[in-house]
Amino acid sequence: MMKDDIAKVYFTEEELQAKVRELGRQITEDYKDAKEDIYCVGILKGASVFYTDLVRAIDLPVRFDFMIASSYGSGTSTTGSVKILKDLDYDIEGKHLIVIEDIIDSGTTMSYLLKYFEHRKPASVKLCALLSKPSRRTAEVAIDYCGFEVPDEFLVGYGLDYAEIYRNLPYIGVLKPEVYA
Ligand SMILES: O=P(O)(O)OC[C@H]1O[C@H](OP(=O)(O)OP(=O)(O)O)[C@H](O)[C@@H]1O
Ligand code: HPA
Ligand SMILES: [Mg+2]
Repeated sequence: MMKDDIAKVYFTEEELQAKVRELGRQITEDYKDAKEDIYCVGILKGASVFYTDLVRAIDLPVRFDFMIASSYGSGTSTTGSVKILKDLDYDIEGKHLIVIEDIIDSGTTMSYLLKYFEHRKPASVKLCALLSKPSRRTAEVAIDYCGFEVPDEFLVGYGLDYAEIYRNLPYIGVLKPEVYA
């Protein structure tokens, strides 16, 4: 079973779902009087699981869009260069963007994407990240809605992968060392 590969559970399914509801409530409150369209932009693939839960906790007429960005290759450390493999479908000029990410680690991916979005002249951009690893930051990123701060450990589950697996775990944990061997 997949659980056999996990050394420690960091956040249970219940803890994650409670946090998602809290973030959804906060976003709903903050945008309830917005005049312009609201676009929820998910950064695939890591944000996929968090995204689909979070949008259902937002009680407003939001639109969906996705980007595919990748900086990690298949391992556990960033390559430092961000590739956009799929761009936004919509013109976001004059729209409110809520960028939804699973984790801000070194900040490489998001600092690049936030600059990219700003060039497209949205009405506003806010970032909602489930996890943040502040001790690893090399590029500064302001997180408007942050679920949890986490220490410098490689996490899997709830969208986060190791070599493309473990994304479908409903909780977040750390792998046993022998899994990397
Ligand atoms: O702050 P950083 O150091 O840039 O790391 C965070 C990014 O790395 C992971 O994505 P990855 O590039 O591995 O692709 P994935 O979302 O498909 O897993 C994660 O989903 C974030 O997007
Ligand atoms: O801790 C992590 N786990 C999985 N993917 C990641 N991408 C950046 N940090 C992480
Ligand atoms: Mg990602």
